[in-house]
Amino acid sequence: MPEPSHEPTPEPVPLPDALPEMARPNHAGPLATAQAQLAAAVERLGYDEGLHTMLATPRRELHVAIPLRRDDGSTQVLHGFRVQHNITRGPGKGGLRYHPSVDIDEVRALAMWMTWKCAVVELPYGGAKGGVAIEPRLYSPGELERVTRRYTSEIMPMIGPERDIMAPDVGTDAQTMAWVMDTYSVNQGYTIPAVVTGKPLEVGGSLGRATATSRGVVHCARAALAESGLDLPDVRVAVQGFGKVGSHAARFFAEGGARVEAVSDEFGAMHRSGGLDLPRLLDHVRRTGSVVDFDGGDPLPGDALLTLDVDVLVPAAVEGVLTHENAPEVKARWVVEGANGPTTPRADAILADRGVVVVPDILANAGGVVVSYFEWVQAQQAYWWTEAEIEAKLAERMATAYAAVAEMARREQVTLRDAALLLSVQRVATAHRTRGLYP
Ligand SMILES: NC(=O)c1ccc[n+]([C@@H]2O[C@H](COP(=O)([O-])OP(=O)(O)OC[C@H]3O[C@@H](n4cnc5c(N)ncnc54)[C@H](O)[C@@H]3O)[C@@H](O)[C@H]2O)c1
Repeated sequence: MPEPSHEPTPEPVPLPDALPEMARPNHAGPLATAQAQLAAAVERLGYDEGLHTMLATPRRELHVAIPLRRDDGSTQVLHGFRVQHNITRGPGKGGLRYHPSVDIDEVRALAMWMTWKCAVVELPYGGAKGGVAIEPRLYSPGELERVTRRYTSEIMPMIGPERDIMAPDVGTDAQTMAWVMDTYSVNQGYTIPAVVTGKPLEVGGSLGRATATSRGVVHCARAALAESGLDLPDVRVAVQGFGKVGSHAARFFAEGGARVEAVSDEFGAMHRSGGLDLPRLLDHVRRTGSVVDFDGGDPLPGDALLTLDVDVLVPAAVEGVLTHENAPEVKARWVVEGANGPTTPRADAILADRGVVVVPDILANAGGVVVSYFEWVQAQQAYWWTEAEIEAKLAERMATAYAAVAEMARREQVTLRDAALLLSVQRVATAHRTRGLYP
């Protein structure tokens, strides 16, 4: 995965003097971006320094050492983190990331973004995130199971279906969640599926979870297009990233009648005017592991996909791909962020100036956490819904959230990103004020 590109916001609002050490970014990176975004929202909302500091400071965090017995008999000590940024609206909710770049600042930023994401789609959750600094591809399944179980056991006091609920993220998957669920359950003495979401169906996962983020992306694209009187059959689409989010999103766009003219993965990109044949492409990727060498299109060089002449661009790969360097060349009129943080703050300002509508990550890719919430509700009730019920409820949630954000954008004359942040910060601040301060 390439190093994410983080640039300073165009005119950062100063952080409060009273901000404690645990909320101060140690380096330029995601936490600096997250704090700058919050500061700008707080300034617009006119909140005082005390409330700003509360919103900016993680509620709880844990740094744990994870001694691992390697398959060769040696011992290695890994480092893991769990941060609950905010638990005012409900239990913490957020993924578990296994990646070498994981550090406490990254986890703090991702936890804060989860707070805003859950608030924007009105889930009864706060925001949390976990991570282990590890390159999972260099470890055997047995080693990854031992890391996961020891990490879970170390952070056990913090998690639980009413406290903090984990989900897969970069480098983890449904199997990882099954290990977390099992470790937690064995220690409590009974089976507790609701401690994690994104788990396999056979241990209490939800139908529709695997495709939920992609469906949410397409619902948001549809809602954005509808504001200009357009629908999917009117547009050409390019999707960067052909993994869990991008591949299903491309399929749903095509099924809805859009022409998906380009897709890419880390190995290359394929293009076809008039639209790629998605079922054949998906079959090719299943067989070969990549979109490269697909015989139904032509290869595209480098990052040309991002500046292709299409109507809708869906970055669904990694952070920081739309920068001040390529933003002036983007030809799409809509950017729908499947990935987290694909647009740098400077690129965002350029796209806004050029009239490109950016549907921000905390709204556009929230479908995953919405169906995670449905999974948690089903597990708590021990009663599982049909796929059709889940899809209908997801569509309704996404439409409501999009409408609320668009309304805020119109009222405040700001971008959808600023509006999504204003709306979610306001919801969390209102919850703080309504609950009051104990003691
Ligand atoms: N999976 C979810 O439910 C979910 C939910 C919300 C947000 N996200 C975000 O969506 C993004 C993608 O997640 P995912 O779960 O699909 O991951 P994934 O690992 O399944 O897929 C990532 C894809 O991006 C490709 N890729 C990597 N670097 C690339 C590059 N430089 N250019 C083009 N393609 C590249 C990979 O080859 C792969 O096809 C991440 O930012 C993630 O945080 C995922």
